[in-house]
Amino acid sequence: MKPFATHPDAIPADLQDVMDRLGSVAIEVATRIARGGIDEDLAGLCGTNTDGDGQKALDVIADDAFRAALDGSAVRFYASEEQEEAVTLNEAGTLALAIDPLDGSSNIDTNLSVGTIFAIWPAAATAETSFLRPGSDLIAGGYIIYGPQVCLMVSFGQGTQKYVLDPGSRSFVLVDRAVKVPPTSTEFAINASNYRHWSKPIRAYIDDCVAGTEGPRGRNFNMRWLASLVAETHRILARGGVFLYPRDGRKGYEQGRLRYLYECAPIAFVITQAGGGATDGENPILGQTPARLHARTPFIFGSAEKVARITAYHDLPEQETSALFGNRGLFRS
Ligand SMILES: O=P(O)(O)OC[C@H]1O[C@](O)(COP(=O)(O)O)[C@@H](O)[C@@H]1O
Ligand SMILES: [Mg+2]
Ligand SMILES: [Mg+2]
Repeated sequence: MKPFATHPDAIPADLQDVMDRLGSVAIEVATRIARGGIDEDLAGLCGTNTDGDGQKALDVIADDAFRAALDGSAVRFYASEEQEEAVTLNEAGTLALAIDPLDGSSNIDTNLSVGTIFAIWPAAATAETSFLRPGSDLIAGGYIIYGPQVCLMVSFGQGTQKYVLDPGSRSFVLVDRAVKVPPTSTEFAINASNYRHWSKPIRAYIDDCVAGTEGPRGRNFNMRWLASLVAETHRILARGGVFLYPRDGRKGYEQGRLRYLYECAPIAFVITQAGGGATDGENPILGQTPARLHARTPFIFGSAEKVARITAYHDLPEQETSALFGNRGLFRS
């Protein structure tokens, strides 16, 4: 059975085989997640990855499965969150694929949505020159969300497509060829437990949201935090809003938490192709070039108007971001 129902022209011909391989593994991973706890413990700790993050069994299972399935495909270089170095899969391949095999792994044991994020560039002469380049060179970026519904969201540079897994036929069905991020919303997502570590512009923006009708924004907002980037992205594609994982004052968080190659670049690609915005707070994510495979970047994305507003907070003079919200007049709306 093909993992994608037939939809002429939706997937570029030169990427069809790789997408089929990714889709097939995603269906297997989804099945395994659904059976978690019956004959295996998917949340069990089983090691540490290059960044010192604890690896769960499912992190390793997913990485092994995607890597094995892409062996012998057009993927020349494979870079994974779970591997220190990029792996050469096929010397004759024309593509470079970066992957977060299992995103949101702190949620595995809670039965909340987790996912897989992938990014595809044309392969260059070496793994380094293939991956250490701007996100704007991507030819495909997307994610699979393993939730109550399994969905695959992908852009090949001409809009963002949405596929839903039909559990009956075990194939992804295209339900929207041009997903759009709603232009605005009253929801923001940030891990507010880090408030004391944030920079002044981020504190000022969140202070003004939290102040609601009594603050300069003059309206109430709602907060969400799922600790699963794919699930936050999926909500924003459905309902709008903004996600922030800024840099902060903790050791190791000088560039935030999220990794450029296999988290921020592909999510920024999907979001901007759906009409949203994606920055590091000041500059577009897709214009950046990572310095190393596992480089991190502050990441802010969502409804374009909100992302632009957060950038504007970074341009405020120091006395404005230090002011109590009641005195911050510039952003009355
Ligand atoms: O626990 P924190 O600091 O709120 O971080 C949550 C973030 O970490 C992540 O789980 C990192 O991804 P991994 O699970 O792939 O390491 C994101 O999905 C999520 O946005
Ligand atoms: Mg991740
Ligand atoms: Mg991961």
